[in-house]
Amino acid sequence: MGLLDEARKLSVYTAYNTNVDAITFLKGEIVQRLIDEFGAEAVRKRMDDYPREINEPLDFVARLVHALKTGKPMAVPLVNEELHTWFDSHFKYDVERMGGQAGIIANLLANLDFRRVMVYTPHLARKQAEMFVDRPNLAYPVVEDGRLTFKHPREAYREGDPIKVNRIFEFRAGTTFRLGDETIQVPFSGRFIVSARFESIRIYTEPELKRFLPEIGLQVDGAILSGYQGIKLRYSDGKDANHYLREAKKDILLLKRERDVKVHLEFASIQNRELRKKVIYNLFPLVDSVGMDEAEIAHVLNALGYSKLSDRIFTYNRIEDTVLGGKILIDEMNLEVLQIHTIYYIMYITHADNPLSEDELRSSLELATTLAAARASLGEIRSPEDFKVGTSVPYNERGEYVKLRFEEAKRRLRTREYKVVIIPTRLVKNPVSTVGLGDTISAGAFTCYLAMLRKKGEL
Ligand SMILES: Nc1ncnc2c1ncn2[C@@H]1O[C@H](COP(=O)(O)OP(=O)(O)O)[C@@H](O)[C@H]1O
Ligand SMILES: O=P(O)(O)OC[C@H]1O[C@](O)(CO)[C@@H](O)[C@@H]1O
Ligand SMILES: [Mg+2]
Repeated sequence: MGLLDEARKLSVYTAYNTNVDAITFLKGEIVQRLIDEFGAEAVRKRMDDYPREINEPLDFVARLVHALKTGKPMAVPLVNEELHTWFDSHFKYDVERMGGQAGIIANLLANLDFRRVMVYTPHLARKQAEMFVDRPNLAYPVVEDGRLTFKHPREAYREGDPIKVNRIFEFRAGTTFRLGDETIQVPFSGRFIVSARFESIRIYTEPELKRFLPEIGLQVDGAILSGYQGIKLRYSDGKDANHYLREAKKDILLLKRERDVKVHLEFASIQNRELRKKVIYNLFPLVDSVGMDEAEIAHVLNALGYSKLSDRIFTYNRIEDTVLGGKILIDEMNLEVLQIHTIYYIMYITHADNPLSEDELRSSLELATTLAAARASLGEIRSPEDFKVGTSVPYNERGEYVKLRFEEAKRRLRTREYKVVIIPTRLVKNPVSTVGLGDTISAGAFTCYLAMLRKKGEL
């Protein structure tokens, strides 16, 4: 509890993405019905085509079945707005909740009683605003009469702002269905995200607010930014990804202008390789810390040209490969810290001159997985006390194996120029849901990292 108490003294800014997550819990029969509707052959053929966007229902079914077969956390953009009707006719969504890294992290940190949580999202419809928790430490920046003020997000909504609904399909290990003559059993629990990507949703800071970013930077101890995966290569009004990424770079520099506030970027799946490359090359060099999952590090390495290593990580998720990939990424992008969360383990890698010791880095990961375990058990973390629930969740059954493999990897790879720590995850057998657990891990790890830096006078 000690470390969390330290972290709670911090103030954090988070932007940009929020949405409504409409969650469906998949059962074998639901998947079977979908496959039968389109025919196993057609689904298989489309799986081979591997569509990177969802334009029609079969694209969705193919990518969903692929995700279920591998058990990997994946997200695919939905670009055809009309498909919402098809989704509505095929699935009942009984759970609707806050989605998007910025929204999830804001609610989490506010509920954990952080000193101050400032959240900014460019689209704040009333329904979206009401998904923020009712906490006095949660604030949304508003410019009034040329001055920066703060309101609770519920008081800051704008009538007429667009609302973004993502469809989340939660799947569980063991779920079984047939694809023609093949029986598929889902190997790991996780989520498949259908991310709405429409023209009206843009990732940016409104011009009036932008000039106050240095002031916001002065008021916080750290910033957690995400949502860049929502940028589109081109828009019908002539704007493009280069435009939005240039603005995104300015935002980071403005936040850091008056004080070198530490910035964490939470990475998320970007199907389009060109866009993925742009986000990596434009933004990674400007931030201090990056977090991502195993599918994402594989995709990032692929975009950087390491396709064999990428394939190995995606297929086998071996520790040695992840450490190697982490070394490459932290060197090429000159990151201060890189955090990778996977189903069985979480890793932190820094350069050897990082002010924190390996034990300290490890303790921030311990806290992170405990927070995630608490959220997986409860569905939501509503107060600092909920953290305790996570402490009674055991480490996953491969915990000892993870440690062994990590020691082996350290012996084989040159790691002297780095600090590398790995911990096994605390894995909840029957999670209420899994979407957002990675965001929980990253928010926990990064804020503890900041808290320890601060204690050492390094912040
Ligand atoms: N049942 C579970 N109990 C505890 N932690 C889990 C469970 N399932 C997944 N996790 C953790 O959550 C992480 C998911 O992160 P990620 O794929 O980034 O999800 P999201 O982007 O939806 O937050 C996994 O890497 C794992 O560490
Ligand atoms: O890429 P998008 O559409 O912003 O969505 C991000 C998705 O990732 C999550 O934030 C989980 O990490 C979901 O809540 C959300 O649906
Ligand atoms: Mg994630």
